Order: sequence, then C-alpha cells, then structure tokens
Amino acid sequence: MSRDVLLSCLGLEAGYGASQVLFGLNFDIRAGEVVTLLGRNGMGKSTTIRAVIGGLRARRGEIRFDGRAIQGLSADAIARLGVAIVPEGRQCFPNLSVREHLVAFADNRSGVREPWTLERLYALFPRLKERAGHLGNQLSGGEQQMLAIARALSTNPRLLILDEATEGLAPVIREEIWRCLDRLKAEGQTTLVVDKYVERLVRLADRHIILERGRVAWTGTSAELDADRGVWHRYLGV
Ligand SMILES: Nc1ncnc2c1ncn2[C@@H]1O[C@H](COP(=O)(O)OP(=O)(O)OP(=O)(O)O)[C@@H](O)[C@H]1O
Repeated sequence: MSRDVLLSCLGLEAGYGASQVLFGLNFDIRAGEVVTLLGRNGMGKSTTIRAVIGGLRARRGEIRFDGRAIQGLSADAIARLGVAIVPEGRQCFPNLSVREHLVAFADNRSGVREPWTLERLYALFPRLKERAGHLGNQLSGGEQQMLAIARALSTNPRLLILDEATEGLAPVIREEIWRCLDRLKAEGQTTLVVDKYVERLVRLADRHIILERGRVAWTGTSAELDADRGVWHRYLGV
C-alpha cells in the first residue's frame, strides 16, 4: 500500500546570485519513510535542504508539504507546519542548559497522541539526562549532536531533516546516532538524511535520492542501491 506523500519537490530550481545550483529537482518523500539525499560535495544537497526549510527562496518550481505549497513561506512558518532541521554544526545555545533546550521549544506540531516528553527524550538519550543541568558549551561534540536531535524532536516534527549530523563525530558516537535514527524509524518518524556514510545509510533508510550537479541522477530503494556498486562508484565516489 502506498503511503501519503508528505514532501514533494516539483521542478525545483534554486541558487545563489548569478550561480544556479538546482536545475529542476523532482522527488517525493512519503509519510513514515526514511530517505537520504546523497551525492558528492557541491552537488546541491544542502541547497535543497535550505530551499525546503525556507532558508533560500526557490526560483522556479514547487515545494509541497502535506499537499500545500510552501515555497513562499518564511522559515518560521515552515517550521511551525512541522519541518524540523538538525543543522550541520549542531548550533546549541551556549548559555542554555540541556533541560532548557528541551523544554523551550517543545510543541506538538504533528498533533500526535503521544508526543515526545522530556522523559521520553531522556530515555532515547540517557546521556542527556545525566547532563541535564550542563550548559550547551559544556557538552562534547557528540552530546551537542544528541541535544540538537532531541531539541528537534521536542517539537514533534512531521518531517525531521538531518544535514550531516554525524560530521566530525567519533565512530562510536556516530553509531549511537544511527541507532537512535533506527528507533525513530521504527516509531514511524518521517526523516530526510544527508550524510556520507552510505554503507550505514543503506541499512537505515528506505530510499535514496542521488544528486549530480543539481539534478536527480538516481533514485531507488536500499536493496537497489546495495546491489548496484556501479551507482556508488559513478555518483558517490566510493
Ligand atoms: N551561500 C552560498 N553562496 C554561494 N554559493 C554557494 C553557497 N552555498 C553553496 N554554494 C555553492 O552551491 C553549490 C552546491 O552546494 P551545496 O552546499 O548545496 O552542496 P552539497 O551537495 O551540500 O555539498 P557539501 O557536502 O560539500 O555540503 C556548490 O557549488 C557551492 O559552492
């Protein structure tokens, strides 16, 4: 049975000043799916995400979220519709405690019956419970990343987006983040992931979208990507 489309980009074009980066992207993400956006450096992954979250205006085309065109809305309005981003570089507040990060933005944007509570977030990331009173700038890189994910979840997003969330983390911490995403997937969290670790992403995600110079060059399931090393070589340089 096909699930409802939550996010779709239709002929999306975007860029910076005179340089066009996205040349008519088309893709869908259905409710409950975990989808990755892959591609070598500079192919337009972060630019796509910026356009989706309202940080960069689409020049042409349409971005639809839950059936509604959102490409003209502010980043704030898009966030309130239930799109949460875990940005590159974590961006925790240095002078807020862990607990404050998790209560200050709490909301139930997806209107679920059992929203994330502080207790559930601490159960997902026990380390954050141990650090509840620590300030953002007293946390390790891995703890900051967990906090960034937990903070995004505290808004009960309909779509969670992670942009290079494991960048610069030790392998053991990275795996901890992946396992948390496995659990979120099992709970039905729709997620868009940009990351480099294709081997691990094949185990985590349902589908993959590969960008090549601002266009969708390949899409397929994890089984299809796993079976075609030519695609890895051609588009991902691995
Ligand atoms: N703020 C900006 N101003 C001008 N050009 C930019 C800006 N951000 C990105 N670009 C350019 O847009 C193109 C796509 O960049 P983008 O960051 O979307 O790629 P990416 O696929 O996310 O790669 P990476 O993994 O390196 O972040 C690149 O040529 C990049 O130099």
